Amino acid sequence: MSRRCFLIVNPTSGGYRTEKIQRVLEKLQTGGYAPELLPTGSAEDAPLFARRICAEESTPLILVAGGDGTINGVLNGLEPGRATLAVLPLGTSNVLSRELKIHSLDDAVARVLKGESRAVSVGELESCRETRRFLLMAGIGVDGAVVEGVRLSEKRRWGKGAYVLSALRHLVDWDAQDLTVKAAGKNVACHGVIVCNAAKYGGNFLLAPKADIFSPGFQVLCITGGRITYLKLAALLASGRVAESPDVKVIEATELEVAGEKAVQLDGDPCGRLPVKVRSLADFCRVIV
Ligand SMILES: Nc1ncnc2c1ncn2[C@@H]1O[C@H](COP(=O)(O)OP(=O)(O)OP(=O)(O)O)[C@@H](O)[C@H]1O
Repeated sequence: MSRRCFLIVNPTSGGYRTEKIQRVLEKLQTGGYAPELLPTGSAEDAPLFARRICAEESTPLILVAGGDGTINGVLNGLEPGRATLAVLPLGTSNVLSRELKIHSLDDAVARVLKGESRAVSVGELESCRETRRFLLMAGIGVDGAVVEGVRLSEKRRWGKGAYVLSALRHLVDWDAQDLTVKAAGKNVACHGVIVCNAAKYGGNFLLAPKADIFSPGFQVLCITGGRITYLKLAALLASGRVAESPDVKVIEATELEVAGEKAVQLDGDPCGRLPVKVRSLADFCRVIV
């Protein structure tokens, strides 16, 4: 008998093509799976689908064809400790699939058919408006403002270049205020923070070498300085040495509080403003590796 699985697809993600989904469905069926296709009609659908699936199945296998934003949406509809996620990279940046060293859509499907999975830890961010989970990172300050400032039309046209355009706008319209991070018994005043649950950032850039989705806790990068510092850090990103910079204080923590006035982004999508509390949720779900 074929094994049931669910294929949540974002038809608006950067790498989406109908033929690609057709090929995925055929490969899954040939490999002994009975996939239920669930195309999203809006950003709200991914968590709704995940909630419905978890209500129907005790240990569902959910394939997510899209980018990091859609994976984040699904993550936010899951029941803890029950689902296995598979990442089918169809997004613009595909940071999680790079973290998992998935080379292509075909590679991702081959891994589903092989069936090997590992438990992952995720982050949970609580603000006064909502509580949301993230798999990759929570970026606060410049990072949050740049994501908030990305225009959809530019993302469709320029892909990752839209983030560079937004960053340039933010450099002109600079916010010099500091924020405060309380973590691991320390209080740090700094300009921006990136709470890393995963090692990579924005694609293939190594940002937090000790952060690992397979073990609980974060590497928290607290950035001090102004515009010139961020330009220097952008240059260091290419060589994977941001965490070694004297302008970056690195804290390892499983929970933290951040106070201030700044914008927040989770896994590449905007998520309101400070203040927030963040904690690590161990073994929240499994992912196909
Ligand atoms: N049908 C839809 N219509 C509009 N937005 C959607 C739809 N489905 C999902 N979304 C939202 O679109 C946003 C971007 O999607 P997604 O992350 O899949 O693609 P991407 O932006 O191309 O890739 P990446 O995040 O890897 O750069 C996400 O926040 C997601 O929740």
